[in-house]
Amino acid sequence: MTLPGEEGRPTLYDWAGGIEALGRMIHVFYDRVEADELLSPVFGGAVTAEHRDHVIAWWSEVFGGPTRYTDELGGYPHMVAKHRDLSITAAQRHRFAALMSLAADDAGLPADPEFRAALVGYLEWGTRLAMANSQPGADVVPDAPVPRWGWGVAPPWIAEDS
Ligand code: HEM
Repeated sequence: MTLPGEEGRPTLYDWAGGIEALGRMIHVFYDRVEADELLSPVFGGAVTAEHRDHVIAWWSEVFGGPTRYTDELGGYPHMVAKHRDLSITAAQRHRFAALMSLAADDAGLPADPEFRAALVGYLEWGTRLAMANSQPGADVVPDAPVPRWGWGVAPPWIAEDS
């Protein structure tokens, strides 16, 4: 599926380097989480291989890659249920977003401003939703499609005569 307005552009998934590159980012990220005093307790001190695998599938699908999270891993309702009642604090959310941005550097993801703006845009949106949905008594949307993220207003530059 091509997102409206994104015709002729590569997906963020392909631009990132596919599942290998996103997998590197997620593993580096959770290694950092396990060593982080604010985040480690939220994950019970360790992030399992299964959790890492599922989150790699999530990011791949959001960025326009294979739809395994929807097809095999419970889709959006499963993801939302995992965040309920975690009571994520503003400091934890901010640390989560900061560590993912660092992990993108560590994992050698493309460093062009356009790709990183798209990645951080999704990260900011997703972490704020996760924090809101994690509060006790939150009015959560229980079912929705897995989101699809695109380049938005800053796609890669392609000269008109090329
Ligand atoms: C862009 C933001 C985020 C994304 C894309 C995301 C993605 C996910 C996904 C896909 C799962 C379910 C994995 C599965 O299917 O087993 C999950 C679970 C979880 N997430 Fe997030 N998450 C985000 C933000 C956060 C934040 C900000 C925190 C806490 C600071 C957090 C903590 C957790 C925890 C503790 C679990 C459950 C682990 C378990 O018990 O299995 N997430 N997340």
